[in-house]
Amino acid sequence: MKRIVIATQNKGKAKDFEALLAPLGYEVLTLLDVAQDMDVEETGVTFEENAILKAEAVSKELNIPVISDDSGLEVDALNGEPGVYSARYAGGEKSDNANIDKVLEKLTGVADNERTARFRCVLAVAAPGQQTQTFSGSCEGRILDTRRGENGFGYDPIFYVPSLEKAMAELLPHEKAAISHRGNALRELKQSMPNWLSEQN
Ligand SMILES: O=c1[nH]c(=O)c2ncn([C@@H]3O[C@H](COP(=O)(O)OP(=O)(O)OP(=O)(O)O)[C@@H](O)[C@H]3O)c2[nH]1
Ligand SMILES: [Mg+2]
Repeated sequence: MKRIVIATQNKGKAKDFEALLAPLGYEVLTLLDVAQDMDVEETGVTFEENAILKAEAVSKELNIPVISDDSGLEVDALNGEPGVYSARYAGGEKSDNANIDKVLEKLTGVADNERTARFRCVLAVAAPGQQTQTFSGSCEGRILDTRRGENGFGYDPIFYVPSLEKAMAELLPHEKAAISHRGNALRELKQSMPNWLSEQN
């Protein structure tokens, strides 16, 4: 089986990438498998900057090609928050539950049709001696007022996907892969660099 390293510490992202890449014959490895102690500081103010920081640091350290993922939720009624700060929106230790509570609290009293939001994902592809490239994807939806579903990670339980009439966390992994920001970004990558994935081993 071919292997690909995703420069992430996030197990939820790893599962998303497995759903996307296993059908193409890849085993997905993450920093949790290959470089447990590598935690790249995300000092950028855009998804793109942070994705490039993570991919280049890890590719340089391990001397191999990697893909990184910087992503987050933008809620229109909150002027695009939590945005690039999605992972630690509630402050302190990373907590999906606390982050969801904060979004729900801030949206108290906001009507359904004003709860529009999107997930964004930027993937950066870095390889030794090559120019880093980025690809982006998004997924439009609405913020629910209570949690629904047990799958996925992050804000998935409160993100409603109108086209499927389900919360993201109610989707099976392959269903999320078909419509998600991460899936859309990976499809962009595949389209622009059709040989890159097949050259990995
Ligand atoms: O419900 C969700 N479904 C998703 O599909 C999704 N994708 C991103 N997010 C949120 O955005 C943060 C990323 O921040 P982020 O890109 O810095 O990643 P991270 O810090 O979790 O891991 P790493 O890849 O940096 O190691 C995550 O923690 C989540 O809160 C998502 N939430
Ligand atoms: Mg991060």
